[in-house]
Amino acid sequence: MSRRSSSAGAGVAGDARASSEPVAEFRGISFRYGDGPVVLSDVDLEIRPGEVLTLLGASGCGKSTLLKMVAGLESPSDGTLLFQGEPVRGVNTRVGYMTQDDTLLPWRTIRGNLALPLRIRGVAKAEIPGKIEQALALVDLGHAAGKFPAQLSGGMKRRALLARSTITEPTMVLMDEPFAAIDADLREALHEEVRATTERLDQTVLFVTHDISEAALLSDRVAIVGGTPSATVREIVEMPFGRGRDLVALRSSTEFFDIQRRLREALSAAGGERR
Ligand SMILES: Nc1ncnc2c1ncn2[C@@H]1O[C@H](COP(=O)(O)OP(=O)(O)OP(=O)(O)O)[C@@H](O)[C@H]1O
Repeated sequence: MSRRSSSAGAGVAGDARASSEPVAEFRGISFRYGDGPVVLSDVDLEIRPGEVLTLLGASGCGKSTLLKMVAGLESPSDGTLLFQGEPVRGVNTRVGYMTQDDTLLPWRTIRGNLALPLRIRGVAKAEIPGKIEQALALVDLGHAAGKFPAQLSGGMKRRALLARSTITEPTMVLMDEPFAAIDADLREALHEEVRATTERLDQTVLFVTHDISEAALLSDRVAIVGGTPSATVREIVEMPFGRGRDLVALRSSTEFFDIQRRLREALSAAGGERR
């Protein structure tokens, strides 16, 4: 699969690696929706530059809520959430967001869809075509620039969404179960795409899933979220696979089997479904 050279992402890589300060930091965070029950309590977590950190936990434990706080769409009820050392106030424009929903605008071509976030951020008109070309090349979609979303397969749409969430070179990409609605074969291919793309860009990623194998394959570290009556980060497990990992070989390796068992045990110790 053709990809752009790693030097093309050097600006991001430089930013991400220049500092070892956490990109985001949850300090003693608690959260409840309105007058509802406390969903999350005493969450302490750092997301380091250039890492893929996955929140792994049972359905309803509060993973998406943690992402929404980083995006500035929800505010902590208690505690402090820092992004690049500053408290998050209002919508965080330094993040890209990718969910399982198809949020491509159907009346715009893929090129038009990718231009939108650049225009919103005031990128000079002359720079936009080059940035789009680069972002599409990275996910091997250069040939689809002029197509409309309806003309793309499910996997191509996912890749277009991946390109859109990284095109503005956000400080962090938030991915909320981006492949949950995708069939297994395609999901495997997209895992490779995500890992390769984020490594090339040295992109910091906060990923959410309840799929143990997905967490093991994609992550540098996995934060186990769970507990009752309110959830917290119970444990952080380092993935031993490093950069440039071969996901195909990994899937059939003993190490992969072992780390999945480790995650399963950690998840089970954190408690099962909350609802
Ligand atoms: N807007 C809302 N108002 C009230 N309660 C909410 C709201 N959004 C989520 N909740 C509740 O907060 C809790 C945490 O939800 P959240 O979506 O963060 O969990 P999750 O771990 O991401 O779940 P899933 O894996 O099923 O997506 C759940 O009990 C959910 O029902």
